[in-house]
Amino acid sequence: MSTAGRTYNDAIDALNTLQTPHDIIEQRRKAGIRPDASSIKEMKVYLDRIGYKLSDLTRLNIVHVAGTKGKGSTCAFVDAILGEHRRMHGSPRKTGLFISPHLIAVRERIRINSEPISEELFAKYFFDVWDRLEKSPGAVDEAVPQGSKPIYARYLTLMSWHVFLQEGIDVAVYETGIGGEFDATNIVENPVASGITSLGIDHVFALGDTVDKIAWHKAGIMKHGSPAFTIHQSEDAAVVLTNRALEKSVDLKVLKVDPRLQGVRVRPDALFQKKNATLGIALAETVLRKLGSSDVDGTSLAKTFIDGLEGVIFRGRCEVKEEERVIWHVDGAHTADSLKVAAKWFTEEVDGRTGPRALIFNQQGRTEAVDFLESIHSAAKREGKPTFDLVLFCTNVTYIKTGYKRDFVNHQADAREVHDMVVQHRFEEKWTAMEPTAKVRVVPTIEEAIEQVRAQGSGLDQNVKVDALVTGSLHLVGGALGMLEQADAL
Ligand SMILES: Nc1ncnc2c1ncn2[C@@H]1O[C@H](COP(=O)(O)OP(=O)(O)OP(=O)(O)O)[C@@H](O)[C@H]1O
Ligand SMILES: [Mg+2]
Ligand SMILES: [Mg+2]
Repeated sequence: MSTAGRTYNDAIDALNTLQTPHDIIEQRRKAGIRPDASSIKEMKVYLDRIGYKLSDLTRLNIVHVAGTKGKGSTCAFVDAILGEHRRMHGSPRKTGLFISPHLIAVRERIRINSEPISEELFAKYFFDVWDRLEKSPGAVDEAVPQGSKPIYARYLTLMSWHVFLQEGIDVAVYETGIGGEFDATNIVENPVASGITSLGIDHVFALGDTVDKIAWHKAGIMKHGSPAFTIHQSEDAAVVLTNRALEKSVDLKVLKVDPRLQGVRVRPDALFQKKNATLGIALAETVLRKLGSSDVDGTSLAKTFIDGLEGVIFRGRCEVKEEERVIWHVDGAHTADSLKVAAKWFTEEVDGRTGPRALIFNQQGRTEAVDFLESIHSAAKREGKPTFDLVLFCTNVTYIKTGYKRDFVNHQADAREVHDMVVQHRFEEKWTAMEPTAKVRVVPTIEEAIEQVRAQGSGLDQNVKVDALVTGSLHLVGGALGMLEQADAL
């Protein structure tokens, strides 16, 4: 890999070489190779090779969040509260946020004071890490060959520590990638607090096919000596969390929806978001108490908290964008539970409106995704009318002419399947089986799907607009938002 150029685009090209190719993923799957403790060992070796000790991470005052759904949202709440506190009281001076996935640009995953780091800063730190790994003599370690690099998500995790330590971050909020126990973020030994969001079924191959197996992984982020928080979970998940907390002698608090949220305008106004906000409050309180803030008295919510919770902007989640002929409802839900939530949100938003409805859906990687359509269908169903007047299944390929935007190149998907739109035809079949008269189309790119919805709107009366729901994948949602806004990063 030539890294002669040192621009942001060069960094993204180099980063994309660290994606595990589709055929290797398949081989590993067939061989039953699942994440295990070796990833943690490997990350510790890499941290050492780029010049840091594990204890350096303690300086970052890390808030660590795992869960099946609501991780990013919970992290965003914590980050927003800390941001308000900084504006009002000057502390923490600088906050870091590490989240995944990205919507438009990879650099959205590493944020300072809530903003994605700049292309310049990303490129600089990306190649610092690259060079350090190449040049490090490294200890002779067969599992981690000299000069090697961690895979994509792990590389970004490693790089985030370098960024945050170099930039003098006071508090860093970390979202786990997959699971918890063996996730790259989990080398952190002394988080200020850990939070576990709603547990459900996802990443079945890596984590297991039942909620209790999944809970075991997520519980792996709880650390002895650090407080941990979660919200009300299903019985089987709760048992595992409680037992793991006991094993680790962790004081795990199970929170009811915070009564202080009464009157606080959390968006969307839905139970799941109040649970995320509840967790966000508890995590922010723990950090701010450690920093000696006077805004944490436990009785009422300080203005910094309310402003943070109300002002948080979390792109690609329950977003409404209105243009001349179309009202876009955009949500990156991609599990059965969260799609139910998203479809219900859409239905409530458009309640009483008479314009045509359109759905743009894709979910490339999850084999169970065909069944997700049932969640959407049952939540959005209408009496005497089609659920959606136009149903479009597209791939996550961004543009008609130029294909993927660089930040979306995906070697992990089966290129043949994408080309032949195999899953999209499966979705078409499923939707048609549920609703034989529906107008369903399969289109190769996000751009074409957007064009078709706009075309649907162009013939309408002045005061009528198409209500479109775009959902099923954050890649799809990111691509769509990027196109609707012509933005570089969100
Ligand atoms: N607590 C929750 N329970 C169920 N669904 C939720 C919850 N929080 C958020 N969602 C839904 O899931 C979508 C994604 O939320 P978010 O990005 O916060 O989750 P995440 O855990 O970071 O997901 P990912 O695994 O993609 O990183 C939201 O748009 C919303 O529809
Ligand atoms: Mg996930
Ligand atoms: Mg996320």
